[in-house]
Amino acid sequence: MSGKVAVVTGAARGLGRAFTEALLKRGDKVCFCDVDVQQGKQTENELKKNFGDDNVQFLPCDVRKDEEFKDFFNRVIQKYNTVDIMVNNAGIMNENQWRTTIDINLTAVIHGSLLAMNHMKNKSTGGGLIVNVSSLAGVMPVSFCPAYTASKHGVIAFSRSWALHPELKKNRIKITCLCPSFADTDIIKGTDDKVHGPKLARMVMKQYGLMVTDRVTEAFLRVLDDADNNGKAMMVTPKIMDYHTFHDPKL
Ligand SMILES: NC(=O)C1=CN([C@@H]2O[C@H](COP(=O)(O)OP(=O)(O)OC[C@H]3O[C@@H](n4cnc5c(N)ncnc54)[C@H](O)[C@@H]3O)[C@@H](O)[C@H]2O)C=CC1
Ligand SMILES: CCCCCC(=O)CC\C=C/C=C/C=C/[C@@H](O)[C@@H](O)CCCC(=O)O
Repeated sequence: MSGKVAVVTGAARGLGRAFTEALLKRGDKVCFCDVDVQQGKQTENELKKNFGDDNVQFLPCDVRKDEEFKDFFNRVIQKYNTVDIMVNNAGIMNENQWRTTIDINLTAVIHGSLLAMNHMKNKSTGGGLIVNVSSLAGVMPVSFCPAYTASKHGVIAFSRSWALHPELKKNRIKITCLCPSFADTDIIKGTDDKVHGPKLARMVMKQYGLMVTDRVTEAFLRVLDDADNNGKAMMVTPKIMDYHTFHDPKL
């Protein structure tokens, strides 16, 4: 039994919900948020039935809204006294709404990470883990969704940079990324109007194949259990489950 307190953003459905269930199965307590209040409440009811009323809590929050996000995070601390694991998962893919894509996929991930770091460095027990959900699109170019791809590269750059920082090391805070290829959730549905080149997108998705969410959860748990995960980016595809090798210039 793990017994940690975790926060997961955008967990009313999809990968966020799958990560929440995996954490609950390990014996963690989870507070999750989503902008979709109806789906969030329904998921909360289902999870409470399976894992107990006190172990899981849904709170509505749009991570784009700074005050709402701050308030959500503070309410988690009020309820559970601490946060040990922060999973910045909420994300969208819509090239027609590229500013919103950057706001949710990158700016809010930065905000969520900073909220978690500030709390984790001040708490008496010290330490914590931040898991930022990037994508395979965070380590390679994807021509049909450049803004989405930029947001996911940004998540990795931000996380790897903080991971090097002595202040995080001193406070035993680790920051790591998860980089899935296509998984069977709503984000990959109805994408024709949201990408540059729907035919190409469909072709690439077919070529890569679709993962079930369980496979992504397996990679998520592997990262959680790995003491040496700081500053790393775990790729998960139908064929690969391994850390990406970065070729940083040696000056
Ligand atoms: N499914 C896939 O193929 C892949 C997904 N990812 C990433 O995984 C993460 C989760 O996506 P999925 O579960 O696949 O998609 P999804 O669309 O099923 O779930 C995303 C969730 O985020 C919530 N959300 C969206 N905007 C929000 C906001 N402003 N504030 C709070 N919640 C918000 C949605 O309501 C939804 O519940 C995203 O960051 C996505 O980019 C990465 C690689 C592959
Ligand atoms: C519709 C995207 C929804 C978001 C889901 C993801 O984050 C998954 C992205 C994962 C992998 C994408 C890989 C794309 C690879 C291609 O760019 C590459 O195979 C080259 C194809 C040729 C071309 O783009 O010109």
